[in-house]
Amino acid sequence: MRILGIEGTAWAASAAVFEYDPDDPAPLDADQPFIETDAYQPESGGIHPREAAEHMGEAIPAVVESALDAADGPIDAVAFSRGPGLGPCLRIVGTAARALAGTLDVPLVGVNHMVAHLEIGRYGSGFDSPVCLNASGANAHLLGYHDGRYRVLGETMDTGVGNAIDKFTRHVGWSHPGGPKVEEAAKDGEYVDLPYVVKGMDFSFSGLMSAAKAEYDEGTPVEDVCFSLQETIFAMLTEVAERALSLTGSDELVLGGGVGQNERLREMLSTMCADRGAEFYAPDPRYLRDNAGMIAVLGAKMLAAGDSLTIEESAVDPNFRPDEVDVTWRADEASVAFEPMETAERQGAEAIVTVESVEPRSTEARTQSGARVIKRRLPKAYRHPALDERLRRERTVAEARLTSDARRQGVPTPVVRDVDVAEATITFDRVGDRDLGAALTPDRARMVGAHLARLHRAGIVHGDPTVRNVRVDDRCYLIDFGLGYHSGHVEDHAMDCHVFGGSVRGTAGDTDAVLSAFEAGYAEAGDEAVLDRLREVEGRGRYT
Ligand SMILES: C[C@@H](O)[C@H](NC(=O)OP(=O)(O)OC[C@H]1O[C@@H](n2cnc3c(N)ncnc32)[C@H](O)[C@@H]1O)C(=O)O
Ligand SMILES: Nc1ncnc2c1ncn2[C@@H]1O[C@H](COP(=O)(O)OP(=O)(O)OP(=O)(O)O)[C@@H](O)[C@H]1O
Ligand SMILES: [Fe+2]
Repeated sequence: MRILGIEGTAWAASAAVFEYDPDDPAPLDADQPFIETDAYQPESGGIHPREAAEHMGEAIPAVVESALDAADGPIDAVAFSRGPGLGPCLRIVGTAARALAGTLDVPLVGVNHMVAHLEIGRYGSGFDSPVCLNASGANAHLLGYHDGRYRVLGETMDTGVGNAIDKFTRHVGWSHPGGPKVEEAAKDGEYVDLPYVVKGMDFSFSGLMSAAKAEYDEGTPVEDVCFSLQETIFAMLTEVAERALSLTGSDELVLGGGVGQNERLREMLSTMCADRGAEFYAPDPRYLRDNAGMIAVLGAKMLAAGDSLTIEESAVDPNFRPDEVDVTWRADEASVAFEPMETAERQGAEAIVTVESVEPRSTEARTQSGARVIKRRLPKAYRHPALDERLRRERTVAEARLTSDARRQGVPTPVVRDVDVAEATITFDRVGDRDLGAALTPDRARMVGAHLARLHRAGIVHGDPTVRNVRVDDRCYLIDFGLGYHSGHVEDHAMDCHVFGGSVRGTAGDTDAVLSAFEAGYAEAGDEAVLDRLREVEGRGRYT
């Protein structure tokens, strides 16, 4: 089959033709798919939606014509980006796609742009069920296929990653887009500390960007700010990608989105994957930045699965989220998630955890399960040494302190036997016989809800309460408090609940029963306002 793809969500007026044989998928190369793009370049400032839409109106007919000229025969379907993106741009492109499908008398296929960013990487890599990091202008997500959908394992809590960088370059007076200019300037920069914010697998850029602007205003050389911005932002993205690999047990990562063209980001991801024995694939830059090739490739898979739209169904959606897409072109059983195994040595996202048995004769050291675990936060080669030192030290201190604080509040946690801050090493009693991820039931989820509520009432935030950070036997023990802190804010408490929910949706079955039990457990012991805020956090339109 031969698919025409059209893209025009923001800056790229682009058309492509892709020849697809489901039984013999062709590799991506320089001329397959054929892509023609006409980029919108704002005269000043960032992207103006109305100007960008005018650009689409002018440029789309010409790029479509080039694509049709390059096609080797008749077109079987027209695929277009239905969203997310700028409303005025989407409407112009939607109208063009409908008209063209009508004229050619072929089906119309509506593609989610963010799912296209990840599927092009999956197609190019040949990986079956990877974790996907989408690092684009208006978005930043971690996605994994589970239970028939691409689940959002983590995402930005405020702006997209490219937009955050572009706002900084606007502040210093550089033209759009800022990403490549920051990359260039960073080559001569030195490191200064900037705020680093990850919450489970979610992350936030707003505090970091304000601090970067303030550094610049106070006279820190712009190269140093650019260097440190890259080191900080990309370390955050690499860390959450590693957390997603650890949570799901996957050993495949693909990159998507325009910021993925950045060499330093690719280097960090590739180092992280190599160090944990995972495979990493980043598509060629022509498939990372917005392009119609990725729309045509996913459009072809959708068409092969019989997934097309009537004109009435084909309205565009500026807030189209990737987890709203009904994934028709993949088997329902496929999943990014693997059942965790009990081994003597565990590689988490941050640390190596080894189980040690304790001499039964030493009564003082004897514990219920007769074993200890040693958790070592080894240096991460992907991140700047100064940042690495700081994170390992801060988290070791926080983890030791909060694990004990939580137990004093009556929440089951392992006893801390020894802490070596210089070596970023903690020795705990071994607790539980499995991870919650291997034994998740509504009853256990209810216990976790009650434990979190109790923590929150005492002003403690866990920071990363996933199904891998709870150990179970007949009790549920919370572990891994390294991202924890003290706070009485409803928002921080709601984020903890959100992190738990995301880890369940991304890896478990029977999620509705599990999550309502979790909330019931929380409601019994905690503040209802937190669950109301959770609703708000989950419904929030994040992308500005
Ligand atoms: C919804 C859609 O319109 C939107 N598209 C989009 O953001 O364009 P994309 O091509 O994926 O990414 C553009 C961003 O990518 C950044 N960028 C480009 N080259 C870069 C580089 N070398 N380093 C860092 N950022 C870079 C730009 O600064 C800009 O913010 C999206 O995918 O979120
Ligand atoms: N006290 C403990 N008792 C028993 N098992 C433990 C204990 N601490 C850690 N583990 C095991 O080791 C795994 C990794 O530990 P932990 O989550 O603390 O490391 P991490 O590197 O911070 O992991 P991640 O960030 O991926 O959650 C846990 O999922 C659990 O299976
Ligand atoms: Fe994009």
